[in-house]
Amino acid sequence: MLRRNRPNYLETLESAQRLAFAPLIFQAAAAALRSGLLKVIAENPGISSDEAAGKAGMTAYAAEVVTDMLVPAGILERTALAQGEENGKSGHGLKTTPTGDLLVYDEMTRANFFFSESVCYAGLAFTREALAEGKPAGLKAFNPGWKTIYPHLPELPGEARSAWFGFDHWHSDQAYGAALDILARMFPQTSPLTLVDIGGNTGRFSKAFLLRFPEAKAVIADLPVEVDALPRRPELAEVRARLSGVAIDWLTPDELTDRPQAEGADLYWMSQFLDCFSETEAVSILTRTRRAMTQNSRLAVLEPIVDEQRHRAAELSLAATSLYFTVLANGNSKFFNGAELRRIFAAAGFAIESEHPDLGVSHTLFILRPENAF
Ligand SMILES: C[S@@+](CC[C@H](N)C(=O)[O-])C[C@H]1O[C@@H](n2cnc3c(N)ncnc32)[C@H](O)[C@@H]1O
Repeated sequence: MLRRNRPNYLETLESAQRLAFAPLIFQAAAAALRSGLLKVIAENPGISSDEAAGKAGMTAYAAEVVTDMLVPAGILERTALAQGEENGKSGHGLKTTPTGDLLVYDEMTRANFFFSESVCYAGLAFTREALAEGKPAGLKAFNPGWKTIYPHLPELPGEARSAWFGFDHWHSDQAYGAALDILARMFPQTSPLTLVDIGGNTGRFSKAFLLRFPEAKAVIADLPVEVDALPRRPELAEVRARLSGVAIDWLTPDELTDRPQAEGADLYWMSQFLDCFSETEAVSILTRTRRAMTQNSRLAVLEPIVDEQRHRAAELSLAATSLYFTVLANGNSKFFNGAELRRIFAAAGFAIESEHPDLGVSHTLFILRPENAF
């Protein structure tokens, strides 16, 4: 029931309007970022809207309509005019708030923002359809024929492609260093290990692994489109001699065990991978992986756990990314909560050997041992 005499009613009313107009605020911020207007203001506190418009190559009208939105949105603040700008002018200057500064200077905020803008925004108009049908209905904003986003990552339009990889890489990169330190405590650095990097994508983790373990080899198991592109990636040149690929689509009945080069490895690795699948699919993938393992093999799973975060900002980012999975990626997955993921491991016949929470911003590393008979 609506009660106007509640404490802080006006603040509550403002926060509800912030939500009601969220897409408009978001697009104003996107325009200010993409045009460089926000950076101009961040670098010149107290600048007038007109002068900022000139420096960012916008009309005075465009800058005014955008900055008028960003002030009540908490991204800009009005100030006295900067020195040198007062001559004969009345009015106010502009400066960025701490939130505005994060948008301009903070890598994580920018990776998240541009992902929302370029990958998610248009497709989110189909959220209700995606929720009702369990299909990524928002993909039709890119191409009505796409069934999931993964085989089409290389075909995304330029800004969306760099935003997708920027987002994925920023979040996984933060945790890779800490995860490699843990692996280095498990395996001597000089051992001739074999790694199977499941969902290895562009080879970023495999490369870091091979540089840390100079005697190791790595096999990337991913969709054909990713595996086929590996030989053309110049950034992998340094480790190419020790890196190979194996194409697999886990949503077909294929077994990893059909691929001898992926069998009996020392270490299997899944980073930000199981969250691309429903619980049933994840159990099936893990069970098939277990069958390719020996009793001495280990599986390392790196995942952000939605209900085990230290910070509200991380929980919010993960919950939002789950909605991306629903509307744009596959229609049926989300970041798992801790109980779900541990249940999935057990159902697939794995025992948890160790858990390492709080790696990077929001990840947990699980080291798993195959438990069931071979
Ligand atoms: C979110 S990315 C994770 C990339 C990387 N492991 C990381 O940590 O950043 C998920 C990866 O799973 C792969 N993938 C998605 N669906 C797949 C499927 N059905 N079969 C095989 N690989 C799949 C994608 O191609 C992509 O490389």
